Amino acid sequence: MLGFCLAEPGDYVAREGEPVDGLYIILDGQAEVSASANAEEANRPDYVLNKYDYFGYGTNSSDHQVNVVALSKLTCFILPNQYGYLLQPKTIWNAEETPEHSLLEKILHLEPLEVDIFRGFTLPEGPMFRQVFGGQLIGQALAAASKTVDCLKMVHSLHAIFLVAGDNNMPIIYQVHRARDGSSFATRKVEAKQKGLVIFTLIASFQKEEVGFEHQAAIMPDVPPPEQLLNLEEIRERRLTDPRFPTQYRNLAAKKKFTPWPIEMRFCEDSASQHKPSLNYWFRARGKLSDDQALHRCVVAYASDLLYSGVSLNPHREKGLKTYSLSLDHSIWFHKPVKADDWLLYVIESPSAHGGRGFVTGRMFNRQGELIMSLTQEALIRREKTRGPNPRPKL
Ligand SMILES: CCCCC/C=C\C/C=C\C/C=C\C/C=C\CCCC(=O)SCCNC(=O)CCNC(=O)[C@H](O)C(C)(C)COP(=O)(O)OP(=O)(O)OC[C@H]1O[C@@H](n2cnc3c(N)ncnc32)[C@H](O)[C@@H]1OP(=O)(O)O
Repeated sequence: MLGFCLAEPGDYVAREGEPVDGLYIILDGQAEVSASANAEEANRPDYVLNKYDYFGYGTNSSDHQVNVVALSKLTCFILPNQYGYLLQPKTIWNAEETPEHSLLEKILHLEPLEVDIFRGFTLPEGPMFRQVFGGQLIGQALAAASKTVDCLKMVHSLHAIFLVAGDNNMPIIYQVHRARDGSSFATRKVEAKQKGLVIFTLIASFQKEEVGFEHQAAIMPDVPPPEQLLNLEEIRERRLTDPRFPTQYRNLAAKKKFTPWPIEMRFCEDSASQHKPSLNYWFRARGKLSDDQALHRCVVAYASDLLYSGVSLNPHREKGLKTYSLSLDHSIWFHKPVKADDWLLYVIESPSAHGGRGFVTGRMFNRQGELIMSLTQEALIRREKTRGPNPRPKL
């Protein structure tokens, strides 16, 4: 049976250690989540739940991990555990194993561990670099933040800093701090941790839909449509068979393990323009994405770090150059709703490289020429250091 819970100020609505009997949604009033008394939890701040916040069902634990105490007269709607399946719609982050579903939903899937704490993984099927891919940290952290925000509010900006290179072989814990819940805006801070160390932080701001002033000064460059262009895999295939490349290079490239990225990209310029500090390409998610704007924003956030800061290295590319490059920070402004499984044009420019840092700006347009997002990033860009034990090349 569905039910309601009415509580007076000071009443316990949930007690730590008691079984979770359902999902509680606050319809009226305020409640406080109080930190448990045990040592490990003692440093967690208390926080306040407001109208439409919820607790209970949905965490991995069958017992409440915290106390929830009414701060005012409180009315909660209770959805008992047996109706929990109603909360598992064919939507964001349910990682359904259906073949037509995009791998990206699986990559962005997070396990809820506790209130506002989630666990994410680096999947072997996804793109792998020597450290956890920056876009994965941004996408998963944004997914964690989005799960704690009233679903009427959508992310409109995020700012991320990469502190420490993440380990691909270890889960990542995302802890969300509810910085503010206003009536129009909400702010979340997310810390991503491995081995107890903060490796990444994100601040994201969410806003309820609003009607206001409108203009767009940015004009989409005149580029060929994606249907006329080659994707990354086709470019690679061509390079493997192009007789203009040395046989040794082609054999080496063919032996390299190659996993197609979950993002399809089509480049608007040919390799002759690779020295320009700019790049235009179309991209879209591979496979079907659930119809959930929050998911689509996480997917483009993920994709936005794949081929981005490398553009600041373009003017410096030369034969034999080995580079060491890492995203340092990343900001995104979402201007309009985005459809990540439809083509978006990523227009990237690098106005400056200086002091070991490359700066890039990005704009994303939909096929109708609407400016959907603006982005900036700074990355560490260095020549790769020769490692001690590695023999230096003999001339
Ligand atoms: C036609 C058009 C075609 C277009 C192109 C087509 C195809 C392209 C195909 C493929 C492209 C492929 C890949 C691109 C895709 C994706 C890019 C993804 C980007 C990322 O996903 S990026 C991950 C996120 N971002 C982070 O994860 C940063 C976390 N943050 C930190 O990591 C620290 O915050 C740091 C390091 C910034 C400051 O830390 P710090 O203050 O301690 O800095 P420090 O300088 O001391 O370096 C410390 C240690 O870094 C190593 N190190 C430094 N410099 C080095 C060098 N030059 N060579 C070798 N190793 C070096 C050494 O290990 C050194 O340690 P040691 O000195 O002891 O050796």
